[in-house]
Amino acid sequence: MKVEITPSKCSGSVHLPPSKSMSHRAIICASLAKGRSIISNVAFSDDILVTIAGMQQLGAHIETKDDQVIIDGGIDFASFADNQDVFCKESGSTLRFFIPIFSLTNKNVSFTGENRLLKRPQKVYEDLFHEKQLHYTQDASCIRIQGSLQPGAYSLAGDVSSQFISGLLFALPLLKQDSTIHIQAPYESRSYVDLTLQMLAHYGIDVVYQDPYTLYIKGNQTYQAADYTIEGDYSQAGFFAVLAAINNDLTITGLSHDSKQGDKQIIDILRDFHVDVTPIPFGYEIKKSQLSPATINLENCPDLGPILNVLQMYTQKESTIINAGRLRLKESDRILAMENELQACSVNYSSTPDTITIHGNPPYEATRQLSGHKDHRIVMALAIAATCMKDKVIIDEAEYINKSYPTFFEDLASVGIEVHYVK
Ligand SMILES: O=C(O)C1=C[C@@H](OP(=O)(O)O)[C@@H](O)[C@H](O)C1
Ligand SMILES: C=C(OP(=O)(O)O)C(=O)O
Repeated sequence: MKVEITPSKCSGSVHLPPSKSMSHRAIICASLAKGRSIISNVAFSDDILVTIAGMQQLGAHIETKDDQVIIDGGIDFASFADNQDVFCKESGSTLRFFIPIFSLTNKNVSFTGENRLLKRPQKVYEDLFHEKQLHYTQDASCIRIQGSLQPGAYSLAGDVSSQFISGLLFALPLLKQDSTIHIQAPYESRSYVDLTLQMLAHYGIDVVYQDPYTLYIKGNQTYQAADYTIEGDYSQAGFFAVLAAINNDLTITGLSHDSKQGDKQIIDILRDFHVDVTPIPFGYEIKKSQLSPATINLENCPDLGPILNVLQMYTQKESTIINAGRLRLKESDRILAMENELQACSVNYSSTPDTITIHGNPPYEATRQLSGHKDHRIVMALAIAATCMKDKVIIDEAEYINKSYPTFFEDLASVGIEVHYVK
């Protein structure tokens, strides 16, 4: 699918979709809890659909009704049939959360996916499984495991993906004895581990930090069924917040001011760039502002990377993002993807393995067509950048928004941006 964006002014208000990260976690915890849990305010993006399907395959009874997921959970791991394939599409969270959980079946399980999923780093689990003498092999099309994780001391790298830590945290409380997870510094995306701890606590699971790099997980715990309403998604808020800052005033709603989402940092980053942001109940009013450059630390908010490049390019003078290296390990190499597309629009963009520097000098003359690099966050970031260019821009592979935000273009059109689907 191709989408054409005509430069146009936004106005009004947009209600953000529910958090994808919180939805994955709530669906998994409720599935592991015996009894009925109702998760409300869920959006059925591709990633969430594969997490639901996987937990059904594991034995949870799950139905969906409007924006609710009704889960009759409690898993009998022993009754899982041997030699099943679990399809994770392109969701890194699903794959990395599932591997430790499905290991508890003690059966041969294969995990498959699409596009770049199996090319993203999985070696942390491979090493860990081998260290514990469990079967783990990977080829181009699947990861195969066999053997249950055992309680004990785990130590893993903190700068590849926090999803490995979260995955272990879902499974280890179900083992007979206590465990610890030591995270080797630097510990990035810690904010996402905090989201996992928040959801585990809601479902009756106790995990504590022994020290800033060591998590202590009591064994023999049981997940308790509980209802949960998913709060709005600050990663997706980033796109509309930056749109407001560069294009025209907008109100964004559906967000919790008390959120633990790391991407809530978008609010502080905008203020660092001198954007006028006013909190209102469940949201913010954001005004188009004279932008001023600042340094951005992406350590706890990697998913904001591509849209922050758009903020940088519309800021006169130079700004730098640091701790950006993990952007290269996502659905695309997000630094390379943005570098290619923005340079094609004459943006002065340079990068190192771990940093991005942009010297903004708007307005920009876009090339006619930009590539979405099969990556939802690249498609959405380019669409926002295109709203303030001199000419119309076509973005290809736009259907990849379905990974996290299927209604993105409808929401963009609802605030006045001219969006056309091109055959
Ligand atoms: O746990 C999560 O929900 C996520 C963790 C982050 O990944 P890393 O920990 O690999 O940075 C983030 O990029 C991803 O979109 C969602
Ligand atoms: C990287 C992302 O998700 P995941 O790691 O779950 O594929 C994302 O949503 O940008």
